[in-house]
Amino acid sequence: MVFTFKRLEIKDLILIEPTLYSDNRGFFYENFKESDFIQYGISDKFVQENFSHSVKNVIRGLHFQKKPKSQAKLVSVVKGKIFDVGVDIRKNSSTYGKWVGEILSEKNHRSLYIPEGFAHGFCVLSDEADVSYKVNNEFSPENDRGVIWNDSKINVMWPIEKPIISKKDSQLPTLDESDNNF
Ligand SMILES: Cc1cn([C@H]2C[C@H](O)[C@@H](COP(=O)(O)OP(=O)(O)O[C@H]3O[C@@H](C)C(=O)[C@@H](O)[C@H]3O)O2)c(=O)[nH]c1=O
Repeated sequence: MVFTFKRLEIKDLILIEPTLYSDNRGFFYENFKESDFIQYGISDKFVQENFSHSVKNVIRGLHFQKKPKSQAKLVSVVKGKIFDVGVDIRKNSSTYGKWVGEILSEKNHRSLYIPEGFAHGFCVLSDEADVSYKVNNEFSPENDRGVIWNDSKINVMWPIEKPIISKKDSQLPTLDESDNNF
């Protein structure tokens, strides 16, 4: 196994650290390997890969797709540094409404696995950040949903002061108001 898998405070969220091979050219690592992930219990079939570029203080989120097009996500950072957040939106979960955040960066090479039933978002801590993530269901605009980034019940402690947010994200409902069916 070339990865270290660590279950976080909400145990379905998993932080993954690859093995780095460094030499005088630079370094190499495997970012995802189906067989190792399956061995650890992550068996989603990833069918789409997304890439976004953002500037410092951007918040994207908190996003999810409704059933039957819900998405598990495997998030990595190619350039820069982000605070990546998963929020449990499974109504019958003991950790419903709770969140976990982790730093992902071009330096720590970590990925965060976010299963279906979670909303996802991140804020950018570096001047710029390039984020790449695989999903196990294709984009479905009619099932695209979100929860407002500053929902007072969820209370994500975003480590930035003046967030830059899209018009769409600034109009998202609270978790209580959202039509989430997890
Ligand atoms: C997410 C997505 C968006 N789009 C289009 C729709 C829109 O015109 C444009 C920008 O979309 P958004 O503003 O929703 O992009 P963004 O705010 O970056 O949305 C993403 O945020 C992070 C936090 C996630 O977890 C993702 O699942 C996704 O929701 O890209 C696609 O064509 N395919 C996709 O898979």
